[in-house]
Amino acid sequence: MLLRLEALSKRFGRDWVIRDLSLSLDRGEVVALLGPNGSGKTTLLRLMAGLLKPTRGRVERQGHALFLPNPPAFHRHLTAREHLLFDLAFHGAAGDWEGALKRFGLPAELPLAAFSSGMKKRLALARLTLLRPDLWLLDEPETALDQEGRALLQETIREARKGASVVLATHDRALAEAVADRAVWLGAA
Ligand SMILES: Nc1ncnc2c1ncn2[C@@H]1O[C@H](COP(=O)(O)OP(=O)(O)OP(=O)(O)O)[C@@H](O)[C@H]1O
Repeated sequence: MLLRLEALSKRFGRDWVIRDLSLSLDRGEVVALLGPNGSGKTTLLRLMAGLLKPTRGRVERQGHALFLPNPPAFHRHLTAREHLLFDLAFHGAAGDWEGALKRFGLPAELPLAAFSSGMKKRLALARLTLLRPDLWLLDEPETALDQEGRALLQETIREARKGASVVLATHDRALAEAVADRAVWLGAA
C-alpha cells in the first residue's frame, strides 16, 4: 500500500469540498480524478501530497510523493540544465538529465522564463522521470501539451507505473481511459 485515505474530508470555510472519501492505492496502480471545475481534484491531490491538512479523516502515505501543479512552478532565471541539476542534487538523486531533455525535446541552455507553457509541462515530466517518486500526483498533466507531448505523457505514465503509483486529475476522458485502472468522480461544489 502506497497511499490510503480514510474517511477524508476537507472544508474551506462553510463549504465541504471533499466528503468522507476512502481510497487505497497499491504500487503499479493508476487512478484518475475526474469532475467539473471546482469539484475538488486539486484539493484532493494536495491532501494526498501532505500540502493541505484534512479537516477530518486521515491520509497515510509511504515512500516519496511528488506533486506536479498546473501550471508547474520553476525558477525563471535558471536554464533547464541548471534546474534539473539543482533538483537532482536537492533530492540526492543521480540521473541522465541530458537524455531526459533530449527525450522531451527541450533545450538545455535556455532560461525557463523563455519556455512556453507546453515546454514547461514537458520539463516537469522530464524532472519526474529523473526523480522517480513512488507516488506521482499529477494535476492536469495534459494541459498545454501538443499531440506529441500527450503521447510522451502517456508513455511516461505507463513507465512510471512499473515501479510507482500515479494519481492524475484530468478533464481528458480519453487520457483517463487510456492510462488509468480506475477513476474517482468528484461531484460539483
Ligand atoms: N485555499 C482555498 N481556500 C478556499 N477555498 C478553496 C481553496 N482551495 C480551493 N478552494 C475551493 O475548493 C473548491 C475545489 O477547488 P479545486 O481547485 O480543488 O477544484 P478542481 O476540481 O481542481 O477544479 P479545476 O477543474 O477548475 O482545476 C473550489 O470551490 C475552490 O474555490
